[in-house]
Amino acid sequence: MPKQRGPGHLLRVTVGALETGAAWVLDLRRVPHWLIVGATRSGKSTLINALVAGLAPQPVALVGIDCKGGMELSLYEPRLSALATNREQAVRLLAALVDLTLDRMSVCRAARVRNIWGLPDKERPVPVVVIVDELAELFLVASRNEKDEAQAAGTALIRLAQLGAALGVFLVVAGQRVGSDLGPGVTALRAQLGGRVCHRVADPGTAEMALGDLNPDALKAAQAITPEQAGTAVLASGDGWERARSHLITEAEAEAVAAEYAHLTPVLSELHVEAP
Ligand SMILES: Nc1ncnc2c1ncn2[C@@H]1O[C@H](COP(=O)(O)OP(=O)(O)OP(=O)(O)O)[C@@H](O)[C@H]1O
Repeated sequence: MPKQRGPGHLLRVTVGALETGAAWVLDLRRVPHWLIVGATRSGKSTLINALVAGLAPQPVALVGIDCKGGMELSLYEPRLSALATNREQAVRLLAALVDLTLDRMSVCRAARVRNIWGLPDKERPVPVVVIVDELAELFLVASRNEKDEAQAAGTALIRLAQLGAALGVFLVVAGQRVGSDLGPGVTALRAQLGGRVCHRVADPGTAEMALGDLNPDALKAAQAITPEQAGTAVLASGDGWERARSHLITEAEAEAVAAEYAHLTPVLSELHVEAP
């Protein structure tokens, strides 16, 4: 894996190769928020592994929201500044992230700058990358109480996406099935996640959600990805679309990198929400 050090590379990770052979660089400063979709065994976790492995050596905070009991993201726990493993924790963590973002807004306003990059180096708060694995676990509801939680989570995510880019809070939201059945909040959130990565998906609704609003050709290309092409994805943003394949970074490799850089984990005490 190429090394990515130095300030010029902050929040940029080479996660794979484009079909053209060029590097596939995920640059959060250019496109701050991402929606990553893919059926089971399509390569979603591998892409998140590549992203975490590339961000772990950088001076950034990583925050995990994994309501499948932490099955996916707890691997990286030593390098995470916070991890929520159920919906109740997720709602509180997201609320804390919104508060952190609003605090940063006050700091920027007081300093009369438009974003955290305008602050002097010593005063600039650490960038926070929030990784949400399995959006459906956050949004699917069975009871009234869950409905309130899902709504709160959705509202907080949209708020973070709206405010976060300028204030150094970035969202990477992954899901297997991201369809309109998850509720109206999903379409509103999708609109805020400008970067899209669509692996092979099991249902047309998910590809449509990821790419349908951007480009019909991208949608067709994503629907043509076969199960043998794990790791292959169509990526799209306002700039256009391309086919790419992630580097194969195993869970074990990503876990090892997270442990190696555990000492770089920023302490964000405001995100230490009580476990229920
Ligand atoms: N970029 C890649 N290059 C080569 N093989 C890959 C790549 N990405 C994934 N694979 C293969 O596909 C398998 C499944 O990938 P991965 O675990 O990332 O899928 P997933 O979409 O996260 O599935 P799940 O939702 O079940 O966790 C990997 O174990 C690996 O063998």
